[in-house]
Amino acid sequence: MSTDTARAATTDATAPTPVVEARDLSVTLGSQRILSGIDLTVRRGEVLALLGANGSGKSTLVRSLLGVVPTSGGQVRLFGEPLGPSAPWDRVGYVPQRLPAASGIPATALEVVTSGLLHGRTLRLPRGARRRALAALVDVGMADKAQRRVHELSGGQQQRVLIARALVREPELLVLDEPTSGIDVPTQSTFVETVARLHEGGTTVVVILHELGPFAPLIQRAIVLRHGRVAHDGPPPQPRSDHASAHHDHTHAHPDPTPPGTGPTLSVEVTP
Ligand SMILES: Nc1ncnc2c1ncn2[C@@H]1O[C@H](COP(=O)(O)OP(=O)(O)OP(=O)(O)O)[C@@H](O)[C@H]1O
Repeated sequence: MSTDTARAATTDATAPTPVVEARDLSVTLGSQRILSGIDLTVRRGEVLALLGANGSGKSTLVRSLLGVVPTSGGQVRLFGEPLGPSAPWDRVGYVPQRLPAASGIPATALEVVTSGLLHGRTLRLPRGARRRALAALVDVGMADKAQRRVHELSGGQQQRVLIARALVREPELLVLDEPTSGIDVPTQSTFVETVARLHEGGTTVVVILHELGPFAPLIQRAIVLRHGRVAHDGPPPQPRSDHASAHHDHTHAHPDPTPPGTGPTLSVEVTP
C-alpha cells in the first residue's frame, strides 16, 4: 500500500459515518430507468436541497434512499447501515410529497402527529407524547386544529399535520419532499424557522424544492438532478431575475421530458 493510500485509509477510518451514502445507485420503475449512477454522501448537520425539473427524479431519489422504492443497482447506507430492517428508522423523519392515505384516516390531527412517536413494533408511546405532539402542531400553526379529523382538513392543512408528525420524532435526519407547496406564506416562515432550529440542534436535512424560497438562508449545498443523474453538486445555484428569458434558472418546476442525447440541451443553470 502506498503512503498516500495508507493515509487516505486512515482518514476514512476516523471520519464520522455519513448520514446518507449512496454509491452508483440506479432505479428502474416498470421498464423505465429513472436514476442512473447516483453517488451521494450527506454528512451530519448538512442541509441539502435537491433541485431539478419536473420528472428529473428527485422524489424517486429520496424514496430509494429511504427504501420506499426498490433500487436496481448500487448501494445505500443510512447512518452506516444498509437499508433493511436493521436500518435505524427511528432516527429518520420523512414527509412525503403527498399521502393519499391521510385523506381517509378518521384519526384526529393530534392522533396522527402522536403516531410519529411510535417506533418499530412497539405500540407504547413515550412519556410526554401528547405534550410533544401538541408542540409540533404549534410549530406548523395547527394547534387550534388538534382535535379535528384529518380527512376534514384542507390539503395544505393535512400537509402541515404530516410535517408535524415528522418533527415530533426530533429526527437526526429529516427528509422533506416539497414541504412548502400548498402551504400559505406565514406558515412557511414558521415551518422554516422550526427546521432552522432543528438544524441548529444537529439535525441533518434533505429537502426537495422547486424554488429555494424561504429555505434559501438555510441551504448550504444543492444537488441538481437532470434526467435521473446528478448535474450539479455544490453551492446552491443563484436564481436569476430574468425568469421570462430562455436562459433563466431552470432548477424549478419545468418538465424534464427529453432523454439525454435525443434533443436540445436543457437549460439547467448552475451558477454557484
Ligand atoms: N411508480 C412509478 N412507476 C413508473 N414510473 C414512475 C413511478 N414513479 C415515478 N415515475 C417516473 O419517474 C420519473 C421521475 O419522477 P419523480 O417523481 O421522481 O420526479 P420529480 O423530479 O420528483 O418530479 P416533480 O418535480 O414533478 O415532483 C418520472 O418520469 C415519473 O413518471
